Amino acid sequence: MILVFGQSGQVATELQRLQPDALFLGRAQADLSDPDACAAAIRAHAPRVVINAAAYTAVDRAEEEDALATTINGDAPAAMARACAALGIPLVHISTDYVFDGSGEVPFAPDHPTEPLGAYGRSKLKGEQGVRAAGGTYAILRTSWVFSAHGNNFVKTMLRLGAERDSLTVVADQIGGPTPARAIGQACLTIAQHLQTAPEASGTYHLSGAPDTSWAGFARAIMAEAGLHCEIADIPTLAYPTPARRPLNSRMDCSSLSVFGLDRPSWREGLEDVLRDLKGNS
Ligand SMILES: NC(=O)C1=CN([C@@H]2O[C@H](COP(=O)(O)OP(=O)(O)OC[C@H]3O[C@@H](n4cnc5c(N)ncnc54)[C@H](OP(=O)(O)O)[C@@H]3O)[C@@H](O)[C@H]2O)C=CC1
Ligand SMILES: Cc1cn([C@H]2C[C@H](O)[C@@H](COP(=O)(O)OP(=O)(O)O[C@H]3O[C@@H](C)C(=O)[C@@H](O)[C@H]3O)O2)c(=O)[nH]c1=O
Ligand SMILES: [Mg+2]
Repeated sequence: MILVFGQSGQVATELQRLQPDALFLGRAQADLSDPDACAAAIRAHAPRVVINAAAYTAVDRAEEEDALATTINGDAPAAMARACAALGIPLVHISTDYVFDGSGEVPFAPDHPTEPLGAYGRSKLKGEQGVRAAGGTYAILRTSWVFSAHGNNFVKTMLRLGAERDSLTVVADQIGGPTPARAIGQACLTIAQHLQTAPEASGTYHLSGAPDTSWAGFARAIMAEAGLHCEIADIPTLAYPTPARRPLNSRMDCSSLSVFGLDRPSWREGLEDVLRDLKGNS
């Protein structure tokens, strides 16, 4: 049995579509603000593999809730990893481009030094360190700019604003890869399968949608694909002040994913799928 932490999130929802017979623990079954309870849940269910798709993802709010974000994103994954190591089962854990400082224009390799700019990135980095330190079989899968038909994400924000407004200003100097949640779910399952027979593949991997673009470029593609007539004007990050600093360079080198036979997904195809999903539901 596959045990998944997360139920209502973007990646967890896609995992439920892909693998309905997995066991999904929502907040009511396992609250990540109680790391010991997460470890106990793993011991109680004795799965063959664990995927952690739950996290504190409110980037700006994390600046004010640093301690809670650190428990959920840092301490809970560490406790999960120790429980998995003790049982000899693999853990697939999802992390983020926000562990990097965003300098330069070269895609970050998985072993590039980390230096988060904000509380969310620091909390996720602590989780990565805890997972590695547990000494078990694991994959840390860093992804970026996740979107889907469910939950809160940039695509849904743009569709809402695009229907209300004739024009929007969007930052054009943050560059990265928008990633369909479904592709992340698929990758988690492939990696989980692989680690059960090849624990030597343990390590840190990158998965982001291709090609790299800016948030403004992504916004224009969303408007065009949805048939919304909303002009997108490029602005610099400086003109869009937020509580948390965000990396300018979120490009990630995903080449080592080939170990699992995986490649960067197309965000355009993912966007078409999501718009189709949303239409079907309305
Ligand atoms: N969203 C993004 O753009 C990116 C996300 N990531 C990472 O990808 C992973 C999946 O993210 P995504 O699917 O977008 O997340 P979402 O923001 O869509 O969902 C987060 C999930 O975590 C759950 N959760 C939050 N706090 C707790 C808690 N205390 N106890 C139990 N569950 C909790 C939420 O449950 P509830 O609904 O009950 O609040 C929700 O199901 C995370 O590790 C995230 O850090 C990486 C890069 C980009
Ligand atoms: C709504 C809006 C946003 N923006 C900017 C703000 C920000 O720089 C960018 C994206 O906005 P978001 O609020 O979606 O960004 P954010 O919540 O920071 O997204 C991040 O979430 C976490 C969980 C991650 O791990 C990251 O990979 C990344 O996806 O767009 C505009 O410029 N104009 C707008 O009208
Ligand atoms: Mg957000």
